[in-house]
Amino acid sequence: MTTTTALKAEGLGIRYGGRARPWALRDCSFALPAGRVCALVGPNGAGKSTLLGLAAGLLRPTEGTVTAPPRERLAYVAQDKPLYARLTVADTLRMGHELNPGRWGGAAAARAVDGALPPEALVKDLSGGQRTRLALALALGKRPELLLLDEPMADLDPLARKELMGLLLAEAAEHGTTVVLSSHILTELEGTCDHLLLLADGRIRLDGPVDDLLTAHTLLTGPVADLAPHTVVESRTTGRQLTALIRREGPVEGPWETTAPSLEDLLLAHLRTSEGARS
Ligand SMILES: Nc1ncnc2c1ncn2[C@@H]1O[C@H](COP(=O)(O)OP(=O)(O)OP(=O)(O)O)[C@@H](O)[C@H]1O
Repeated sequence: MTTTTALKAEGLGIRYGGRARPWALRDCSFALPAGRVCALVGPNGAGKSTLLGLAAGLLRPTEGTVTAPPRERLAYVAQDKPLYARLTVADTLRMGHELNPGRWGGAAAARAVDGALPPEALVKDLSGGQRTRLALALALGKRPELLLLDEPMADLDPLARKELMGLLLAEAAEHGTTVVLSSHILTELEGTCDHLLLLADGRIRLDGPVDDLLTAHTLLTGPVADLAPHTVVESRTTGRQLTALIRREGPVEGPWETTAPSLEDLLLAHLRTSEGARS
């Protein structure tokens, strides 16, 4: 792995429970440059949690390899947020400090919980969203090189989401942390993530810097016609009118009105296409 690659997969695949089972992830190859904030997107069951579990070293691949920083330089916030139920908030952070001597980012961890969680509250008495906040505080306090977050914002209220996302991005920018963040909330990824991995049916459908992917695609409307040599990601026709998202091969020449897609346009079109391919 070069110094500028934070996470790399080569021909990565896994089937849970042996040969008779279907592939949960297959033929997955990518190299995520260090310092990126990467959105991991895909329909339910696409393989996002599986990929994060493999990257965190919690799952063993059936084929291929995944290269990530060692466990002490990586933090993983899983969907179920495992924490010690009988510890208080303050004890949990103290434990984080003790487990990460010389590296603990106490200020960031404190910022995630201060004013929101009483230090003496027991973990078992916290709500789902409060537990998420504490798990994020622990992950930020660890000052990891690679931060893997599995739908971290799903059970947070909108204000907490905004606040913690802001804190996360500020910390990542300050320390050059690479973040991989799975999410179904597409609007939230716009302006947050600079890299994209889209999975469908256990395979990578899109991979690259968000700006490059957006630049490579065009939304067009106009008369129905053959769009070759461009690749049509998704198209709809209403009467004689065509609306399509294309991946361009050279300039778009024709009577169409073209606009740049938003990240949400791009993701929705690719998600609908992979959904269609499945049914
Ligand atoms: N522990 C497991 N045992 C067997 N199969 C599993 C296990 N975990 C996941 N799978 C299967 O692997 C595939 C990928 O699941 P995964 O949880 O990685 O998807 P996901 O993209 O994270 O989905 P979601 O958006 O619903 O969280 C699915 O077909 C799922 O049924």
